[in-house]
Amino acid sequence: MRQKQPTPRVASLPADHVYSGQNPVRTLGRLLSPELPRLTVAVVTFVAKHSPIWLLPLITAVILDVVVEHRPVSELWTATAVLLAILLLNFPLHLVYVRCMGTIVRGLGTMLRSALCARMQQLSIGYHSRTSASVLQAKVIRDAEAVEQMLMQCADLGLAAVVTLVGGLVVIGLRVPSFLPVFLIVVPAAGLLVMRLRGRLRDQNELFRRRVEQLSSRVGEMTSLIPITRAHGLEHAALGRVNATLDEVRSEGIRLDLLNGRFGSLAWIVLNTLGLLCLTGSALVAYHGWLPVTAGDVVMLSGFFTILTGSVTTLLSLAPVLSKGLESVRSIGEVLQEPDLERNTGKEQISSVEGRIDFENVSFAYGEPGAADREVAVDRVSLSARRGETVALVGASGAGKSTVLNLLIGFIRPTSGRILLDGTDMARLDLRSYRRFVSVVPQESILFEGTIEENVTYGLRDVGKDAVRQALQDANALEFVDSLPHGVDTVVGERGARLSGGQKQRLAIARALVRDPRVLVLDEATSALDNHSEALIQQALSRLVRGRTVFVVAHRLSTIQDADRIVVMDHGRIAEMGTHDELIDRGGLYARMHTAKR
Ligand SMILES: Nc1ncnc2c1ncn2[C@@H]1O[C@H](COP(=O)(O)OP(=O)(O)OP(=O)(O)O)[C@@H](O)[C@H]1O
Repeated sequence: MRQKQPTPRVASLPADHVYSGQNPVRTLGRLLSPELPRLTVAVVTFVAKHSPIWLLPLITAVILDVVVEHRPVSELWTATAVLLAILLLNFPLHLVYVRCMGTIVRGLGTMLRSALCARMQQLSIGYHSRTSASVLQAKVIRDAEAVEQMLMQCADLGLAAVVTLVGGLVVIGLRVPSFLPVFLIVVPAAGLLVMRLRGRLRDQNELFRRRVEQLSSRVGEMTSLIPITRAHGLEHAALGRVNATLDEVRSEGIRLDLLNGRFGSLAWIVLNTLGLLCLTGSALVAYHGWLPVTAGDVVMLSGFFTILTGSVTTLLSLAPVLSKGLESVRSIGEVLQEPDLERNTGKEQISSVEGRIDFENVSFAYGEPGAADREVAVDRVSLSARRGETVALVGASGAGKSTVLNLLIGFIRPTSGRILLDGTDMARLDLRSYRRFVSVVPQESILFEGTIEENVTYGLRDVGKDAVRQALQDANALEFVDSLPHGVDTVVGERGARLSGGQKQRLAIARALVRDPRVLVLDEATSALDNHSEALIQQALSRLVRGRTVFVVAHRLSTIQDADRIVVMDHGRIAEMGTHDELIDRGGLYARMHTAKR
């Protein structure tokens, strides 16, 4: 048996007005503001734990001076004890810092991801049909990660660099103030020089990363095409395409390695030559007595030069991480601030549905109001269904059948006209409460990675085993389910990959049955099944529709001959409406379609 997932502990959703993607820095400030006390603890512990870095050159200088100037040995012990204490304190302080910062950053990442998922559930189906699922997925996974990385690196590296720079300059200012102006000019200049050399590397790294991404999409393309490739004996061609990209990645990689070697070494030489110049320069100053500088100060200044230059380069290297992170804050804002929501709050909740549906002169056009390419998909449609009636929609591809179903589910709202549920305008209803009484059996049955039982009871709580078995039985699915190794506990693959098309459809019917809906929306599958499968499904469907208001899009006229009303659609309008016999007698569009299909 698979374990039920525990309810995750997710930080509360940031209020939408807090988010302003156009102003990422302010947005981050607002999102982090509830964490200010924890952030303060993190910064204070970081400064304390990081102090050895800038105290080390100072204490080395003190120890050296004890030796060179034969000062009392007690100074040596004091300096050593101070440094040792600071070093040992690093462990608990580091743990406190990691806990505080980790809690803040992971919490923020989780909050953003959860807010994105929640927003996706609120956004209209129109938005989802315009936006690719992988784009949304990238926002939840990669953009949230980029924000986390930015915060973590700014905290770890940025804070370290700032603390080192400030601490180092304060120590120099106190001990050898005459050297402070030199450091203030030379250190940033050296940092910039080193960064310029590394800049070339960044461009090349970026180029290489893109090549690798190209390779990954090539491999993805190759794997998805494997059945077609193999069926046509095109293995050689497919491998050729991948190998060409692999070759490019290889030569790009070698070029990058060489460049890394060249510029890495150059940057190292520049940094250390400047450090050497600093050492010799300060030694000369001390040697000739031009300024009051001790031997210890010479070593300290040389140590500080390398550390401080390193800090400047670290700060400069954070720029791309920062811009990527801020860009991701903006990108997440595109979803969190998207106004195309399904608005339900404050609307009437319903606790029961009888199942009477009336379309009153309903029209619908896709696209923005006033747009030139606006297309009327449903044009002044009026039709009614009483409880227990089946309305079948037929017509050519693009005639508007799916649009009528989407209007019925409330995925889209009429551009004009009204849809009434049991006499109430659906525009006044909280659609989420209405949809508890609706079941949809889509054209392509969608199953998720989970057991058959979980798939059938999706979203419902406390459905007994008996109810599940009864639904499977009525859907003509029990026999094949029982023959599976673990029965209803058998795990079906993502999108039900391990089941046949007909089996998946019967599970979708069982899912609809278990919900015991009042309104049923069926989009008949277009893919042809063998006669036996077809018969099993028709039998299951006839049990499913009994006593319910049903809207069905039929692609095979044979399946809807018993419908109470057949609506023939043509270019968004109702061309004809009636029972099968009436429409055949009329000899119109339906009769012609019927003859053509035979
Ligand atoms: N999301 C959309 N955005 C813009 N136009 C759309 C959209 N969905 C459908 N249309 C257009 O609306 C019209 C009606 O489409 P609809 O999908 O309702 O037809 P259908 O009868 O269900 O077709 P099929 O049998 O092929 O599914 C078509 O012209 C189609 O191009």
